[in-house]
Amino acid sequence: MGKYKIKTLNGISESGLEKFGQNFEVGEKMDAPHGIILRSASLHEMEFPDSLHCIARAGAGVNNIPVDKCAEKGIVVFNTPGANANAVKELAIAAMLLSSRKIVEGINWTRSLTGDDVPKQVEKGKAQFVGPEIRDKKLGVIGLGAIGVMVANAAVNMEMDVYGYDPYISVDHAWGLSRSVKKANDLKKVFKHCDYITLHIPLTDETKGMLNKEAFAQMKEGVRIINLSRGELVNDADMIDALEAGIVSEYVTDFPNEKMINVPGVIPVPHLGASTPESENNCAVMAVLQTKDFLENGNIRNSVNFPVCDMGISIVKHRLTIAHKNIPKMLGQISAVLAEQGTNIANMINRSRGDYAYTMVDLEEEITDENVKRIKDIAGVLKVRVI
Ligand SMILES: NC(=O)C1=CN([C@@H]2O[C@H](COP(=O)(O)OP(=O)(O)OC[C@H]3O[C@@H](n4cnc5c(N)ncnc54)[C@H](O)[C@@H]3O)[C@@H](O)[C@H]2O)C=CC1
Ligand SMILES: O=C(O)CCC(=O)C(=O)O
Repeated sequence: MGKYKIKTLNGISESGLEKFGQNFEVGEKMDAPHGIILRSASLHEMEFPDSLHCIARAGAGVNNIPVDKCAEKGIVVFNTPGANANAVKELAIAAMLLSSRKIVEGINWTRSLTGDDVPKQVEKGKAQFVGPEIRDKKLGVIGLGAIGVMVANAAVNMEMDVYGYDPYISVDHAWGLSRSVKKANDLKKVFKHCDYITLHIPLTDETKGMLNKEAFAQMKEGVRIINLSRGELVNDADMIDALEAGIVSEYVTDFPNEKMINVPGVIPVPHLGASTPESENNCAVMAVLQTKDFLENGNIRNSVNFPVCDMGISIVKHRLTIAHKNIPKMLGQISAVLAEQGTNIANMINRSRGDYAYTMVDLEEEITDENVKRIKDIAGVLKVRVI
């Protein structure tokens, strides 16, 4: 029997799960789990048991997880930044080509042909499937994170004229961007000039419905739009109007719904962005290693609601980890409990991120249950673990 229980939702690659090792029990049906690993399943309606310490999204988007509610309960949420970026980049390039060259219509038409003279019919009928090249066309990349940077750079290599928009770009991602990518200071510039627009942003309150009536009204006639990010970034009703009016000529979406699948000009893809063995393995391995290190050593890497905090492998008698609110006097109150017990603190680290903070304390002696309870009872403490 493993010491820690992990509940899996969705298919998680075995090459990742096997890295948990003997200390862990892993399965779809798991009562009182210490960790959850998932892909796109929604956790918004789930009641979280007190046993739960962490949730790992084997992927990038965390809009299927109530991240703030988790933080309030001291549950650390991880994702796997960049682990599936190459898979999405490749699909984004394919999507641009699919939106241009009428490949799907051409294949469907070819499959409908019969008779000995198929080669002749092909040559005669192919004119209906002419579509433009992407070289020298203007591409707007909205969101220059792990995926957006790769798409922008690949498009530069395909000789497109690339505009990037990301008011929150990280220094690392800016370093990775080709110098040929032009900076768009506002969305208006992207909307006005671009022949292709591709979205690589998270779904947040700010980005929901970003492509709406007002945005379409500013776009170049015949623009092709690629959305491999999240369906709700685009207002469907306004997109249908824009397609009917010819403002948008093609819309490739990785998030089809009943309303959109048969609308002329919509190219629906069944959420295949990260569906490659390589990215499924990368995401699973990263999610598992982060979860394992957190449960066994208390270390936090790639969390979306708690700070990075790492004291390496735990080699002391006990390691105490405390998820708490980022408010004054927390460290003083925690150390006071330990001092009263006469416990020597071998090492201690505290990090904060927004409203939340995390403290790790290495102890050379046992800590009594009573003192653990006293720390749990400090106002602002969300979760305490003794490892
Ligand atoms: N179709 C699929 O299977 C997949 C979809 N995704 C989606 O793609 C999104 C992006 O993924 P990554 O590039 O890995 O994430 P990332 O976090 O590396 O990059 C997101 C970028 O968007 C920027 N951003 C945030 N708000 C913005 C705004 N209002 N305007 C412009 N830029 C803004 C951020 O500054 C950041 O640079 C994910 O959140 C997810 O929803 C990700 C992986 C697979
Ligand atoms: O796991 C998947 O197939 C979806 C990946 C995704 O949408 C993401 O990483 O945000």
